[in-house]
Amino acid sequence: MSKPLTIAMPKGRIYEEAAELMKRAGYYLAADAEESRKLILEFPEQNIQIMMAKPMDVVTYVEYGAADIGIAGKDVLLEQDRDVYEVLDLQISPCYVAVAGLPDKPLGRIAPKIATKYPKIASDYFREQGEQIEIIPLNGSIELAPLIGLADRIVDIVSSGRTLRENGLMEYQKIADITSRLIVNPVSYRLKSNDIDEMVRKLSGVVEVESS
Ligand SMILES: Nc1ncnc2c1ncn2[C@@H]1O[C@H](COP(=O)(O)OP(=O)(O)OP(=O)(O)O)[C@@H](O)[C@H]1O
Ligand SMILES: O=P(O)(O)OC[C@H]1O[C@H](OP(=O)(O)OP(=O)(O)O)[C@H](O)[C@@H]1O
Repeated sequence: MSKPLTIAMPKGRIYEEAAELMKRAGYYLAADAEESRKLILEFPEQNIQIMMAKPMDVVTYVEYGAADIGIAGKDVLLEQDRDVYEVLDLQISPCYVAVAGLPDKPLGRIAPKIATKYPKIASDYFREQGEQIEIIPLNGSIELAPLIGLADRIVDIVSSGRTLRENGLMEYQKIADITSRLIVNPVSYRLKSNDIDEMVRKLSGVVEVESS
């Protein structure tokens, strides 16, 4: 038998949807894997091994070839700009990245402060707008920053809009629509092309049906 396909799966909010999509494509990868503390799960009957990774780290596992394939949000791919192939838009976990802040507050000062866990996306966006900014790097609860005067704007994920609403913030600009993507290590794509092509074909079929 050929070597197993290794898949870096994102723990957290994407996992269930990703596992469900895989299941519909014919790959049964334990929808309840998150309940266990095991980080590597083997599915020998399908010749697949999955590793449970932090969503932001999936690209690293795939770039270094520790995993052949991974599932990552487009936000992570835009932020990290790594050497992996993005082969399929899985159209799951939709959300978008936006600029937000306190209502009706123009960006007056020179180099306004932008709080974010996406420094590259934020810098690229404001550079394109011709605005010089200062990045305030944060890891979570980004919406706190404008409320307490730490930042003039945030660049963060919006999904339902509830977090902005409940904190009295408004959206100023949408930067990019986000869904999760299937990514592949370039060397794996050559060495395991049959297995990978088959998975991409099956997943594409499911995605097409879902979106029609
Ligand atoms: N409302 C949302 N907030 C954040 N990410 C979302 C949202 N909806 C979909 N996503 C997708 O989920 C991914 C993040 O998943 P998750 O929140 O589980 O990871 P995380 O940010 O590492 O979690 P943690 O809050 O534990 O640090 C993002 O990369 C994005 O593509
Ligand atoms: O538009 P909504 O549906 O409210 O979702 C958006 C919120 O969800 C995410 O935060 P998360 O729950 O990951 O917590 P965090 O602030 O600790 O990152 C994101 O950073 C926003 O704060």
